Amino acid sequence: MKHMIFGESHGPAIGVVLEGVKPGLVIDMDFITGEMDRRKPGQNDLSTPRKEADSVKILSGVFEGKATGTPLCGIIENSDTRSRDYEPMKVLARPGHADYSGYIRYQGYNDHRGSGHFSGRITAPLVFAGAVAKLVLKESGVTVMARIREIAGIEDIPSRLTEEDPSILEGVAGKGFPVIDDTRGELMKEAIRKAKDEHDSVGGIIECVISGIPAGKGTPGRDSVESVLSLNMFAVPAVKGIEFGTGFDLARMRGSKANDPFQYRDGMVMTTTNNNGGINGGITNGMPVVFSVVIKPTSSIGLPQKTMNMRTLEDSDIAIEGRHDPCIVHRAVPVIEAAAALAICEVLGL
Ligand SMILES: Cc1cc2nc3c(=O)[nH]c(=O)nc-3n(C[C@H](O)[C@H](O)[C@H](O)COP(=O)(O)O)c2cc1C
Ligand SMILES: C=C(O[C@@H]1CC(C(=O)O)=C[C@@H](OP(=O)(O)O)[C@H]1O)C(=O)O
Repeated sequence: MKHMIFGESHGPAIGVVLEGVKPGLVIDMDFITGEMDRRKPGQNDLSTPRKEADSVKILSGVFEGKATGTPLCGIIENSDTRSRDYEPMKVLARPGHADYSGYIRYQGYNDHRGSGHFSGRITAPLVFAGAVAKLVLKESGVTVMARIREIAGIEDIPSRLTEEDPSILEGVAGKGFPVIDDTRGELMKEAIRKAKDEHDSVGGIIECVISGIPAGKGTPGRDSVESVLSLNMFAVPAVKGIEFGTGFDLARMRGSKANDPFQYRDGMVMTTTNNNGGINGGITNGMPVVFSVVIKPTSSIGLPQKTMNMRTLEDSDIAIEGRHDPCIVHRAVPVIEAAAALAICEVLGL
């Protein structure tokens, strides 16, 4: 299954075309709406106040509730646009955002309103595409579950526990603030509110666990399972890092601790630890595939910053007004799951 996302944040609509959806797949709109609701903006004081229904209108590829197998196009109409907020960004580049790089790449023809095609808003069609991918994966017994691992340096329960027993992630998706330990979650929320009051922003880490993939899937080299997942993760705006299993902490471990010992139990090959995140040599080993991504602090902040006028190249000051997420992490949890589901469909040739 392949996908292409289109649209701009303040254009009439954003959407996605999915190619290669299995004919006959039941397109469960209740499930899809639930997934869209997990991401949609304007739900609380921890997120952007922009109000959008984020309901998906299917234009093609579904007949009598089932996929036809021909290109499936879903669109989401934009309604609560406030383009005047973006007048200064016609010439002033927001530090950390894509105003300057996009201006150069598209020779000044890019739609800058609401960050255009660079907006986090384009993750709404990604969540729709991911929901279809999850429906495909469900038929193969594969589940994708993510959680907030850390926000502003405040950590949820350690990753070791989710790596070894992914079932503790069940139910997290249903929470408005998807964390395992709600007490730690409250501290994270406080940190987000504090940053927001100070006209600043915070970032964090999302962990994702994919269960049910048999051993032996994937290809070594550029098409490794790590590569395909990374490719899909870096398509999510604000993702700036990824690690598999124990990831960067492996740098400080010895082989005797980092290696995952094999054992055969109850008719299954498994490992007693999962430091390699279920992947050896770019191929799945049958353990849950575990990875984490870094989400940077939102670049659009109200504090005064130094920048440049893109037309005159003169130094300038900028203090961004308008509606922005003081933290992206909690809203990006379903987005990371969606991108992972699409990646695993690719790995499995679904
Ligand atoms: C769900 C979601 C919401 C986002 N909301 C905002 C926002 O309100 N303001 C902002 O400046 N960036 C936001 N972003 C991030 C920008 O879209 C992103 O930083 C920008 O496109 C530049 O890309 P890069 O950070 O990957 O380099 C959001 C991203 C996601 C995934
Ligand atoms: C609308 C969404 O988030 C938007 C992401 C975003 C950005 O620069 O990424 C900037 C803001 O756009 P606007 O100024 O139009 O309100 C956010 O509200 C969304 O995620 O659905």
